[in-house]
Amino acid sequence: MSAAPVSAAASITTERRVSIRDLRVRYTPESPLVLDGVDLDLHRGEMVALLGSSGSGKSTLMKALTGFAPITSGSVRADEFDVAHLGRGELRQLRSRVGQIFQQFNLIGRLSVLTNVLTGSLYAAGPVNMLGTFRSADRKRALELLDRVGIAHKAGDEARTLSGGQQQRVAIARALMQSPTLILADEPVASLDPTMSRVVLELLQSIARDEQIPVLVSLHVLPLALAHSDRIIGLRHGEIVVEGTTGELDAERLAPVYDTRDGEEDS
Ligand SMILES: Nc1ncnc2c1ncn2[C@@H]1O[C@H](COP(=O)(O)OP(=O)(O)OP(=O)(O)O)[C@@H](O)[C@H]1O
Repeated sequence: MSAAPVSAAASITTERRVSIRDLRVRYTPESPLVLDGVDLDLHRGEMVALLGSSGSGKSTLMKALTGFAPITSGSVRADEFDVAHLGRGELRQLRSRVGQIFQQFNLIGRLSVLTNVLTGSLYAAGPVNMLGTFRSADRKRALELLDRVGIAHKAGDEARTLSGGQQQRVAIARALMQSPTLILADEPVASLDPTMSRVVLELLQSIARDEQIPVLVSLHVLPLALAHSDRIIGLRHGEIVVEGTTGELDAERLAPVYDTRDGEEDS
């Protein structure tokens, strides 16, 4: 996708990695629209926070980017892929380039931290390597990434013995092992205490800058979004109701995202 850098100081460029236009999603023909006319661009180097009440469509928006949610109408471009029209091979290729971080970390608990990180390389390597051993270059890279996220000293430990914050950093190292062109983090700090939440979000923001990729992160805690993202998107009933840079927004301007005056049960 296109264009030249505008903000070298902030390391955020105008180069789009994701472009969503008039996206509508419904899961079944009978069910209501979960996303209703969403337009969104994500640029290299930026961390974008997705806010919205439970059920507003945050996870669905992320799933639409990797072909896990049905695109009822509109267009979704991620990297060079037109997500609505991908064959199985292209879909696999797209998913191999998208690092995904989840609330529950999704590590294999009885395997070592290092092996968990190495599994990130399997996506790209395909079925042959899945059966074989990891290359020494991959092991070296996995150790470097563990060092980067601050837990190289845990490389040999079983993943299940780590704290939540440490496990999430393993998951981030695993995502980096994919050399991702985009990271999607779906409520990555919902299970973490406030201090560890900040550590993880700072890490994700630095990755966006250093790797020059977009990071889209869904959050439930407004102050965390304001403190640790470059831009905020507010979803309500499947529509973007607020959008702006963190410098432009505050709690009052973001109120429409959580407005319950129409009687909705928001969380
Ligand atoms: N696979 C599915 N099939 C049918 N409906 C679904 C499916 N996944 C999600 N939905 C519905 O889509 C709506 C949006 O769900 P989604 O998980 O995207 O919201 P969310 O904003 O991520 O919520 P939360 O903050 O609770 O995770 C909900 O009404 C949900 O029930």
